[in-house]
Amino acid sequence: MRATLRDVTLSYDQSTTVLKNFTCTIPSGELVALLGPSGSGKSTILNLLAGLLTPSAGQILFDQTDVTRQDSRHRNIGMVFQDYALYPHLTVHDNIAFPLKMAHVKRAARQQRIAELANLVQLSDQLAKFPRELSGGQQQRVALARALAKHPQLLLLDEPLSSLDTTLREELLTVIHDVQRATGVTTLFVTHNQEDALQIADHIMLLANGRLQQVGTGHDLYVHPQNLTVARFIGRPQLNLWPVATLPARLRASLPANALAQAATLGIRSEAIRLADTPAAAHFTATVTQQRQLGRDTLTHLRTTTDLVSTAISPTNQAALPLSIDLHGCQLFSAIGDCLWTWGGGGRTP
Ligand SMILES: Nc1ncnc2c1ncn2[C@@H]1O[C@H](COP(=O)(O)OP(=O)(O)OP(=O)(O)O)[C@@H](O)[C@H]1O
Repeated sequence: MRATLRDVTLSYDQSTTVLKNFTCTIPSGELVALLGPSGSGKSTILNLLAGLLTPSAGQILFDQTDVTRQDSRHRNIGMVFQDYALYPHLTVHDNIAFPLKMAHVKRAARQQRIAELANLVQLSDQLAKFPRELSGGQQQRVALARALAKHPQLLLLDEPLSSLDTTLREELLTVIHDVQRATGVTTLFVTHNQEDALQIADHIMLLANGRLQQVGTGHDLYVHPQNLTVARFIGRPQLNLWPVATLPARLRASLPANALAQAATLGIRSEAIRLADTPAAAHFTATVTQQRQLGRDTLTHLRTTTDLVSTAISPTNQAALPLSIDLHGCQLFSAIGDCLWTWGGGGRTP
């Protein structure tokens, strides 16, 4: 089932419009991540799809059917929230059984469905336990099984990993991915965590400032960002920015002249700032202000006419370094933030 918001406007009160003429599509059978900073409107979109909010203008379509005014209970949606929301006094078995009982599914069919779901989320041996006896990740798997019980046409996951530590997050991400593949249910995964989105989603919808900034694969967003907002949101460490007006002549000379003429900012990925093979080959020289280890990466903070961070320089005692920029990690942006040129090709200027 394909879910579409078409020209949707939503305000919580008269002074703040969270979404204005907002359009997006979740293609049938895909796992789409809705990624964006806090307050960007992710939960609002999820609640519109769930029927918990009604837009003041625009339409919500499930395939060709207009569900804008349809009650939440009739939309056949499964939802998983951040805080598990399981019934504490019911066992895992009875939590999963609950929506089936409410739908008057006969006992034999119910038992068969519970067994299928428990197998799907790898909890077949935990059915007799109560939620308090399970880890957070296991509790979310119960919530996932319960959400899928009635074969929903749309699965909505609202920050389902937020309460979990790193190991359990990884585990649950895999379960969500595998379950979505096995069931083929159209799924919207709301998150503010880019690693989660990059790891799991077929496509990412990046939302910021009430606008859908870009839809694409994680690779698209990293290599072909449409604008500075996307380029700065995706990738860690954050994209380095260098005002074009203060670029050293040697670096300037190696960039595409027509895009450079219209550009205000050069974006440089941290992995593209390297020690030059020889001083003669350097684009510029910079002072090392700090070096620290961050997991596998060495983060080198550099100062020249701007401040930069590199992840491609080995620990060093030298105070000043001759550096070169790999153009495969560069993007040029206009004064209003449009991407004019990127190493991956594309941008607005050929
Ligand atoms: N019930 C409400 N009444 C008034 N304003 C609201 C209400 N719910 C959300 N908002 C506002 O709408 C905007 C979008 O909120 P929303 O919760 O959709 O964002 P979000 O991206 O899901 O944020 P978070 O990641 O923090 O949950 C925010 O400015 C928020 O303050």
